[in-house]
Parts: sequence; structure tokens; C-alpha cells
Amino acid sequence: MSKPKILVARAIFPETIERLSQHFEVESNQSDESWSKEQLIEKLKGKQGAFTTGSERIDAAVLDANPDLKICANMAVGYNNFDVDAMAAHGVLGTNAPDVLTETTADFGFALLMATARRITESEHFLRAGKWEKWSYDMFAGSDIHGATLGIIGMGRIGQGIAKRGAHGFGMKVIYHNRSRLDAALEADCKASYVSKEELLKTADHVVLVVPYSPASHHTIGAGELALMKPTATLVNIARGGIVDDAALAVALREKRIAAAGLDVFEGEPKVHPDLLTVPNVVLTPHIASATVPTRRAMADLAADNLIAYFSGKGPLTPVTPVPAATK
Ligand SMILES: NC(=O)C1=CN([C@@H]2O[C@H](COP(=O)(O)OP(=O)(O)OC[C@H]3O[C@@H](n4cnc5c(N)ncnc54)[C@H](OP(=O)(O)O)[C@@H]3O)[C@@H](O)[C@H]2O)C=CC1
Ligand SMILES: O=C(O)C(=O)[C@@H](O)[C@H](O)[C@H](O)CO
Repeated sequence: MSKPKILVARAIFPETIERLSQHFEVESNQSDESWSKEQLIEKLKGKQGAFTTGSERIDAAVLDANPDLKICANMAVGYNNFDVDAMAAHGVLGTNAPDVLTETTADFGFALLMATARRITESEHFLRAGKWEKWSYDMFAGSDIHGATLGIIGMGRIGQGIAKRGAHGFGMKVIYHNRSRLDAALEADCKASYVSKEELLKTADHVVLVVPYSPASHHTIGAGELALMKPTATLVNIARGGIVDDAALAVALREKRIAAAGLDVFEGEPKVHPDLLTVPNVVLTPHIASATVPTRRAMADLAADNLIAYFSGKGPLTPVTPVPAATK
């Protein structure tokens, strides 16, 4: 029997391609450049499966043009690149890559918080520019992490990982906001208290965003929310571009309405709002929160596992679209 045909839409570990090739006829993107929508549609022709990353938008146009497609396995926990309604309507399954990146991403969220609050990159740029001539009492004085109030919006797997690091490691008071409250045992584990979004913004010293992107979470933080925050507060976004109104944030940073921000994700990335590039009190990283070698391998393995499980009739492991009874 011939092997199912799959497309790997971005360059990935050679070992992943080798493994997939044992099960599938694989065509892969070798260039590490994202394909245009038209190229993606063309490359998907005749493919039953796709290995995608957050860069590939799977929507009605892609699905209409590719009736053979059965499953898209995302190498990411976030799947806002999937139009899940269109996929469900076309009977195409979507899977994501949860859990395997939780601790790594939580580590990074905490690292970005510390770099931001303690002004690490700003001070390094100063030193590298040869500007360090003397010590002074307020040189790059930032805000404390230990003992401060940490506010987490999006207290899921990664949010809880950050909460535990803050509460248990740094003696922080943790408050959080979700649409629904965690059960008492999870709150106790994280030493976290549920508050409204408004109370969180008003009382937190550090606000960390780990909420998935959806129309409901678009601009969770805009000018109005920034105005509620303390002038000494820091904001960290490791969630998705579009959760923060980047233009409004750049104004708030320039006018010191909040102290600083740490951003791993951007509206319209890889483009970054030009005003963010010119304000000093922001730490900018290129969407690398899950980027450790073991974690990226685990994410690739899970995406591959989903394709292999589905085509061997076992059903997808981590579906994010409805799974028809026959494929469960
Ligand atoms: N920068 C990077 O490289 C990475 C970014 N991410 C991002 O982090 C996100 C979270 O991942 P993970 O923790 O595994 O996901 P989870 O699904 O475990 O957690 C998401 C949390 O957000 C809450 N939430 C969802 N929608 C809203 C809303 N509109 N307002 C307030 N809270 C909301 C959910 O609770 P409730 O439903 O009760 O509201 C839930 O607690 C991913 O979707 C991805 O976008 C993840 C990995 C790496
Ligand atoms: O998992 C996610 O949701 C992510 O944002 C990151 O881990 C990925 O690096 C990125 O989406 C590439 O697929």
C-alpha cells in the first residue's frame, strides 16, 4: 500500500524528517523561509497531512483548494493560525503541541520578567556602547521581583508554571485572572488568588500575559488597561502578538506611564512596531520562549506523533478540532 503524502511546511530537525519518511511520502520546505499563501496552497496539492508551525495560516482558501487534506499537526501549543471553524466544516483535523513546552516557556517568561524589571538588556547596551564611566546610586535602578505582586492573565499550564516559580522561588504574592476560576487545589499549589482583570492591573507590580490569542483576547491590554497599571509596573507578553495593542504600549513606555515591558511576541511579527524599537525601557526577543533544543525536539516529536497516530488509525493525540467518532 502506498504511503500517505504529507507536507512539512518549514525546515525542521533532519531526524524528524527521517522519522516521518518511515511512515509517509514527505515533501518538505528546505529553505527555512515561510511559503506565501499561494505557494502553500500549491505545495499542499495531493497531500493528506501537513506538519505546520505558527507561521502557516490554515483557512478556508487553503482548505477549499486542497480537498485531500485530512489533518494539520501544529508544532506549537497555540493554534490561532488555524481557522478551526473552517477546518471543522471541511472535516480537517487540527492538532497542537501542549505540555511538552510548558516548563521551558515558563522559565523564559520568568527570565523575561527579570530582564525587564532589572533592566538587564538596557544596561548591557549602555556598557557595550562604552558609556560606563562611573558608578552612581540610581544607575539602572529597577524594581524588585522577590516579594512583589505578580499578576498573571491566562493562568493555564504555562501561567501556573510561572506562578509557581514566583510564589515558591521568589516569595511573590500571586494574583491571576482567567475567564473561569481554577479549582482550590490548583490555586493552593500556585499560592494564587483569583481577581478581576481590573483589580489585577491596578495592584500587580508585574503583569505577565499567557493567554491564547482569539477574537475575545484581542487587545486584552490596550490604552485603557495600561492606564490602570502602576507607573512602576512591568508588563511581559509571551502569549501572542495582538494580545497587546503594541502602538498604545509604545506610547505608555515612552511617557513612562508604566516602567518597562518585556515582549517575545508582536502584532504582525516578524515585523515589530517601529516605536517599540526606539523606546529604551523594553526588552524585545524574537518569539523564542519555547526555544531550547530538547523542547523544540519534543514539540517536533509530538507533531509527528499526531500524524503517525492519525494515519495508523489510532486517532490524533492532541486534537484542537472536533474529532469524528470514526477517527477517535
Ligand atoms: N512565546 C512563545 O513562544 C509561546 C507562546 N505560547 C502562548 O501561550 C498560550 C498559552 O499556552 P498554555 O498555557 O499551554 O495554554 P492553556 O490553554 O493551558 O492556558 C490558557 C489560559 O488562558 C485562559 N484564557 C483563555 N482565554 C482567555 C481570555 N479571553 N481571557 C482571560 N483568560 C483566558 C484560560 O482560562 P479560561 O479558559 O478559564 O479563560 C487558560 O487558563 C498559547 O496559546 C500560546 O499562544 C505558548 C508557548 C510558547
Ligand atoms: O507553542 C507556541 O504556541 C509558540 O508560540 C511557540 O512555541 C512556537 O515557537 C511557534 O508558534 C512556532 O510554531
